[in-house]
Amino acid sequence: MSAHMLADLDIKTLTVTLTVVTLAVTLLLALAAWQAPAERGVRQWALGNASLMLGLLLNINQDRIPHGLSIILANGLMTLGLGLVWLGLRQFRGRTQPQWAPIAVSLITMLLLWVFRYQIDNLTVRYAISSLVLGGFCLLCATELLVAERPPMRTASWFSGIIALTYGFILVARPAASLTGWNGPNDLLGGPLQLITVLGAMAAQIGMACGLILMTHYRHLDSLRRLSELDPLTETLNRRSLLLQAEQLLRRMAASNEPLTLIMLDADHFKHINDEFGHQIGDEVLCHLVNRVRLLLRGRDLLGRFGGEEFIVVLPGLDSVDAGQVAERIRQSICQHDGQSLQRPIHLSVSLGVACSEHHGYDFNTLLGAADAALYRAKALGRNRVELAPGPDGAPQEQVALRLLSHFRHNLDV
Ligand SMILES: Nc1nc2c(ncn2[C@@H]2O[C@H](COP(=O)(O)OP(=O)(O)OP(=O)(O)O)[C@@H](O)[C@H]2O)c(=O)[nH]1
Repeated sequence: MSAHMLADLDIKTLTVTLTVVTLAVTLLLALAAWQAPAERGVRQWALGNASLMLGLLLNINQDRIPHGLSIILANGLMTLGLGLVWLGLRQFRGRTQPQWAPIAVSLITMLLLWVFRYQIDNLTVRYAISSLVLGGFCLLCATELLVAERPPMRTASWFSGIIALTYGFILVARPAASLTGWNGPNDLLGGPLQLITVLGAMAAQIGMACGLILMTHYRHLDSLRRLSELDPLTETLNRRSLLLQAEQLLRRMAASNEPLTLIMLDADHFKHINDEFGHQIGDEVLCHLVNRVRLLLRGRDLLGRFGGEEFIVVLPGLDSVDAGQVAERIRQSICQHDGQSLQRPIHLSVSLGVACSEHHGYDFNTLLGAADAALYRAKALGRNRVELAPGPDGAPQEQVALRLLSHFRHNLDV
């Protein structure tokens, strides 16, 4: 946009357009809040924009209504509006919300504006106060948005964050720019600075609202993904997504000719735990078990709930010897930490069956069958032990060693 075109734009019309844009954004956010009442933060965003819009409406009527309303109350409402947007962002992230902060800042702003209108009438100071307070809230919003996130949430959050940062910077720099004479001979409420502020506010309103709506959209997508992929109690993969992800992994490992091991893990005498302590404690024990297993896994390993108290671990890149050691570590870790994170200590042990691609190939069901047979043997041999599924040529050396080791540990632990 050339300087001539900028000069042709009329501030009043632009401010009315900005008010209409803010009304549209308010309705959009109110609709989003109404449709997803459980979504954190969206209600504050809608309320914040409503407050901003009221402030703008009062502000554009400076020659028709008293300054107490068109300057003081108007700026108070705009400050409260941006403060509510900031609170909404904090709520969206599940952070504490100092509810009093926007109200307090808004009241202090109104008090200062009252002093510099009715006690000492000074437009420059009023201009600086409102610019710094509104700019400050924009920058606070930017700090809530420009945070580490996983894509695609990061795209939406950073998009809004960059807009909030840019507009916050424009507002904060506004008083300094006007003092250095950058605004030309115009008074503070005219000239290119004011045009940039109003045009910037319009772009910021539209951009921020799109970003915020995208953020709620990605949050919904993520909850849907979690609902469809994870077991609701333990938050491990459910059976369907475990199968899908394991098959992908198996294909990759087969293509690169790397080993992969599947471990089937089952809690011992879990029925006793339920019978003795109740189903709710039984649930806690299952979560405790999963937490202990998770501590021993790497980022690309898979952990899924196969059913009831039975879990599956998939370890890409590990052969039977290494995976046998991981299984043994899992067994020890669960056996040695009798529910320290539980309300009362409950002795828990697990049995594990291990099947590796080097003996059973890269078919998920074949590996599963072999691990299941090994688990069955571990149960039959006294529980709280690791059993390695033998290869086609019978029991390999390492299985004998593992069995002896597991026997030894079993005698010590149980
Ligand atoms: N609390 C709780 N219990 C569950 C859940 N899913 C399955 N169970 C219980 O787990 C128990 C499994 O019992 P069994 O199959 O007899 O196995 P076990 O008692 O662990 O005996 P072994 O496996 O032979 O050592 C049953 O009592 C199920 O009700 C769950 O999500 N929460």
